[in-house]
Amino acid sequence: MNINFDNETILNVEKIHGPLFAEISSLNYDSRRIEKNAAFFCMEGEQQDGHLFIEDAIKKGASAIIGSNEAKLARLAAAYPDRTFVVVKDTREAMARLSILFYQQAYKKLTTIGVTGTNGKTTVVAYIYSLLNQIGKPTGSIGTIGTMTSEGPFPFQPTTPTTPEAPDLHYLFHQFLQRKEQAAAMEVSSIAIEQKRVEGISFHIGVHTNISSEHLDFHKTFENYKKAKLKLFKQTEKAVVNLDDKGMAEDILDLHHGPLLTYSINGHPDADVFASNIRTNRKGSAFLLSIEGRASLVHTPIIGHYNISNLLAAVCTALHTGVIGEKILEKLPKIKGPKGRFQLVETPGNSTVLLDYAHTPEALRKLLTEVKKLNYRKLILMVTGVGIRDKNKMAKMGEAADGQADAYIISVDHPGYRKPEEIVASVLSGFSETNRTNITVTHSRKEGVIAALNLAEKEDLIILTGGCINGCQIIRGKALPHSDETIIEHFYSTQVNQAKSSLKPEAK
Ligand SMILES: CC(=O)N[C@H]1[C@@H](OP(=O)(O)OP(=O)(O)OC[C@H]2O[C@@H](n3ccc(=O)[nH]c3=O)[C@H](O)[C@@H]2O)O[C@H](CO)[C@@H](O)[C@@H]1O[C@H](C)C(=O)N[C@@H](C)C(=O)N[C@H](CCC(=O)O)C(=O)O
Ligand SMILES: Nc1ncnc2c1ncn2[C@@H]1O[C@H](COP(=O)(O)OP(=O)(O)OP(=O)(O)O)[C@@H](O)[C@H]1O
Repeated sequence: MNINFDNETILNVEKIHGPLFAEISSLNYDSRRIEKNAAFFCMEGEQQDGHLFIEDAIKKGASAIIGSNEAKLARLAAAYPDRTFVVVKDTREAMARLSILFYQQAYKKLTTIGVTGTNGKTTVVAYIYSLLNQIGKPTGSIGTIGTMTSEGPFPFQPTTPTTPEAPDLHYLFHQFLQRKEQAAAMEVSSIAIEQKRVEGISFHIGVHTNISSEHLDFHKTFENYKKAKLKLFKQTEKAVVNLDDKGMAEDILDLHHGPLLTYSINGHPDADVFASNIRTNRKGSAFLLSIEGRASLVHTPIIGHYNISNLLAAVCTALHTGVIGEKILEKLPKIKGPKGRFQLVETPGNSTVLLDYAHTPEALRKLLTEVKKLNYRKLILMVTGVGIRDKNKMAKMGEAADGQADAYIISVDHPGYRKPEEIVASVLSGFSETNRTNITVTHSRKEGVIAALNLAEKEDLIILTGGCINGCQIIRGKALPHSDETIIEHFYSTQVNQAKSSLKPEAK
C-alpha cells in the first residue's frame, strides 16, 4: 500500500522528514521481525526504547519509521534520506490508527465483540464462540488460549498473553474476513486498553464480567484499573452488563447510553436475562433460564455457578446479535468451554485432576466454593505464585487457599527472573501457619504437579491452579514448553510400566 503520510490526519502527524509517500507492505513494532518495506513503530517499553532500533529496522528494509523522539528521527533522516520519518505525538495511537487503515477497516465488516473483566474473559469468549458458531454465524476468537477461526485453531504466534498489539489484531481481523467469518469475539485486557491496542475500534458489543483487584503493578491503583476497563464501554455500541458485580456494573450503566442487556445469577430484580435454581455436579449443570420474561429448564455440560454467570454473558451477546431466545436454548446443551478452566481429568489411579486457570484470589475463592459441591475423599490443592506479574497478589492467593484443603502443594508458575524460593515464600506468607505437615513446597510447576499426583489416592480430587499461558513456562525471558496434561499422562504411564516390570519373573 502506498501511503501519503501528509494526508493521514488520523495519525496526528507532527512532522515528516524525507519522502512524504512510502510503500508499506507490513507493520511492526519490533526491529527483529521487520520485513522489506515495513513501517517500524518506535515504542518506549519497560526495558528498552524502540528508537534505539531504528537503524536495525532500516537495515532490514523498513521504508517508514514512526516515533515520537523528534531529535532522533531528524538526525537519522539526514543519514537515510530515502526513508520516511514520521514524528507523532503518540506512537501507540498512530500504530493503532495506521493498522486500521492498512487492513482496510476489516473489523467494521465483522460483528466485533470485546469482553472485559478481571475473571472470566477467556471463558465468556469461548462460550460466545461456541454459541454463535453452532447457531450458524461463523465466528473467530482471540484471547489467552490463542486465535480460533470458526474451523478451529488458527496458526498465529502470539506476542502478548491476551490482547494482541494493534498490527497483530487488525491482521487477525483481516484474516477472519478472508475466511468468511461474520463475527470476532475477543478478550480486551485493561493493559491493552491503556496501551491503545484497541484504539479506534468501535465494538458492536462490549461485554462485562466482573472486577476485583489485579494488574496493580501496571495500573498502580484500583481506580486506574477500573477506569481503563470502563473505557471499553465508551467505544461500544451495545453493552452486556453483569448486575451481580458490585465493582463496576453501576459505572457502566452510568456511562453507556446505547442498547443494553443485563444478567444475573443472584436474583437481581432488574436483570434482562437471569438464571435460578442452579444445580451443578461433575457432569454439568441444570438451571432455569429466564429470557424476555420466559423461563426454560436448561441442561448444560458447564460446571459451577460462576460459569453459569459467564454463560449468561454469552446468551446476552447472542441476543444482541439478533438471535432469538429459542434458538439459543436449543444450543446450550452442546456449549463448549475453554481448556484449562474447570477441566476434569479422570486418572488411571481413580482420582480426579481438576485443571483451572484460577490465578487471582477471587477466582481461587470462587473455584473452591464450587469444588466443595462435588464428591471426593481428600482435596489436594496446588497453589502457585508467579514471578512475571503482580507480585502483591501472591500472599492473597495463600490467604484464599488457607484452611480449604486437606493437603497443599505450594509451587511456582512462570518465575521469570525471580527466585522460585522468594515466590513460594510470598504465597506462604498468606497462610496462618506455614510449618504444617500438610504443606509441600516445590520450586517448579512440573515438580508441583508430580508432588500432587504422588499424594493422591483413590477418589481424591487434585486441583492444579494457574498455569496455562500459551502452553509454556516463562523462565528467565524464555518460553519453555510445558503441559500439565503431558506430565499427568507420563506420571501414570511410568507407574503402569513400573508395576508391569515388578510382575515379570526375574531372569535366572
Ligand atoms: C509489560 C509490557 O507491557 N510489555 C510490552 C512491551 O514490552 P517491553 O516493555 O518489555 O518492551 P522492551 O523490551 O522494553 O522494548 C521496547 C520496544 O522495543 C522493541 N525492540 C526491542 C528490542 C529489539 O531488539 N528491537 C526492538 O524493536 C520492542 O519490540 C518494543 O516494541 O511492549 C511490547 C510491544 O512493544 C509488548 O508486546 C509487551 O507485552 C508483553 C508481551 C506482556 O507480557 N505484556 C503483558 C503485561 C500484557 O499486556 N498483558 C495483558 C493482560 C494479560 C491478562 O489477561 O492477565 C495482555 O493483554 O496480554
Ligand atoms: N465469572 C467469574 N467469576 C469469578 N471467577 C471466575 C469467573 N470466570 C472464571 N473464573 C475463574 O477465573 C479463572 C480464569 O478464567 P478465565 O481464563 O476465563 O479468565 P480471564 O479473565 O480470561 O483471565 P486471564 O485474562 O488472566 O486469562 C477460571 O479458571 C476460574 O477459576
